[in-house]
Amino acid sequence: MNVQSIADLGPERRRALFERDAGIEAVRGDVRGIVERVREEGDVAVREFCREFDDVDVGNLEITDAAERAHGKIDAETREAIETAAENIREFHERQLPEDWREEFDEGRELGRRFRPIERIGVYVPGGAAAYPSSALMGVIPAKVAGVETVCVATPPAEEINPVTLAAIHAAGADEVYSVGGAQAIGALAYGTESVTRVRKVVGPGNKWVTAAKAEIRDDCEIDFLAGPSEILVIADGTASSEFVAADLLAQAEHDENASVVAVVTDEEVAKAVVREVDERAAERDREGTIRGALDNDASGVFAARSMSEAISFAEAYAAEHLSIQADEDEAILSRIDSAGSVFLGSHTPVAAGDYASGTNHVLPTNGLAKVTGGLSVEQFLRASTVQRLSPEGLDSLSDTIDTLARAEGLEGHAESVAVRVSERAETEEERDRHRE
Ligand SMILES: NC(=O)c1ccc[n+]([C@@H]2O[C@H](COP(=O)([O-])OP(=O)(O)OC[C@H]3O[C@@H](n4cnc5c(N)ncnc54)[C@H](O)[C@@H]3O)[C@@H](O)[C@H]2O)c1
Ligand SMILES: N[C@H](CO)Cc1c[nH]c[nH+]1
Ligand SMILES: [Zn+2]
Repeated sequence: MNVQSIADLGPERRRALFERDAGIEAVRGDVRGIVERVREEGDVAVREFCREFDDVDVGNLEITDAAERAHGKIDAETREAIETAAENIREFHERQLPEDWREEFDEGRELGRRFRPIERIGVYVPGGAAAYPSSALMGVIPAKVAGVETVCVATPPAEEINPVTLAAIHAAGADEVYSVGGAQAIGALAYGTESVTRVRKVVGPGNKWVTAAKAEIRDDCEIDFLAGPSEILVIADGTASSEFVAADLLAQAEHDENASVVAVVTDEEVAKAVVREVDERAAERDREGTIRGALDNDASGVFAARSMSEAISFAEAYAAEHLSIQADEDEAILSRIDSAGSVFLGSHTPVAAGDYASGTNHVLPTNGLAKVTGGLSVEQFLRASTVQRLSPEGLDSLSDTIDTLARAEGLEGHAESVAVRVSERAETEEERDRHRE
């Protein structure tokens, strides 16, 4: 890794950074085949892909009881850590619950919104290169806070599935748990199989195969958004600790060789120190291979910015999953950035805090999707209906507007559905007046 100047970036490198896809497009064709076979052949295909990609002969696909048993067996310290994280996540997500409301806007024109949970949700909990009990908490807890009746979790099979993942799935409140991972899991949740009842919406993060599968099913089954291989962008100035910046880059790099990690630094010496620190520390890590893969990725790098404005423009164009600001005036910098999945301010706020325990959701948009969406939230599990009631006076006051617009659209029936009410009311009033005379 070297420090590169933003000013020197050519068009190809810019494309790799700002139109990154984490290898997802390249696997779309294979994933389409997997999803189609699961849709057509159900459990038979699921079992075959579990053998092919996870090297496991899965017996019962449903493992709900095993998750409950695992929760009883893990050590007390781990159970307590799950509980602490779960409480913080629950508390933060309860704040997001919207209330139904109705209000009279003008006399006789009452409008409102009501929120109802989606009935059946599928949560993908990853678990290939690493174990992800934290993703179980992040996916299931907001669904339960929203009031979803049935939350089904799918997580990759293994000779022995990580007991902490199973325990977290249970602790979070999942109702059904299935031992299937990758694209085949997404297909099974979206279309159903003999063992898995289809869900209305699939949420959760995953690697390039999982993410490509979510893109594949989205015409037939709702999804949250594409939450693929992890990303971080750190904005740092001369006050930043190169050790902290490097530690945050390495943390996200260890997820996946397709992860993207970027630092944009306004101080040349700090930038060089970050590169040195990353190189040295990477060599000490168990997951060095994965980390090096992520660092060498064309969407990763340490970049020198000539000014904070240049760093900010870069961050806005990059629209990272995680944005860490380790600089003086961090609030002022943040006020100039709109596109980021989750923001971490100050040198004592590592991204790992949000990954596990501070309470915000770590299921976040990648590949620039922070331009159009935020992360997983309670609202993602709700549908909002609008409600209205007009009084006769309320309808009267709107009737000319509706009539004009309906006739402009050539939709006479719409106009008549108003006119019939207005004229009936006028007739009733005339009648009443005649009786009075
Ligand atoms: N964006 C987010 O919100 C977020 C949050 C947490 C984790 N993540 C990401 O989730 C991912 C987790 O990845 P993981 O691999 O550890 O677990 P995973 O569960 O996402 O993927 C494992 C599955 O990949 C499938 N697979 C493996 N090789 C395959 C192949 N050659 N062809 C087809 N399918 C294959 C297997 O079926 C396996 O079950 C990482 O990329 C991590 O960065 C993202
Ligand atoms: N950084 C991941 C989101 O990109 C979330 C995670 C889970 N465990 C550790 N980290
Ligand atoms: Zn992480």
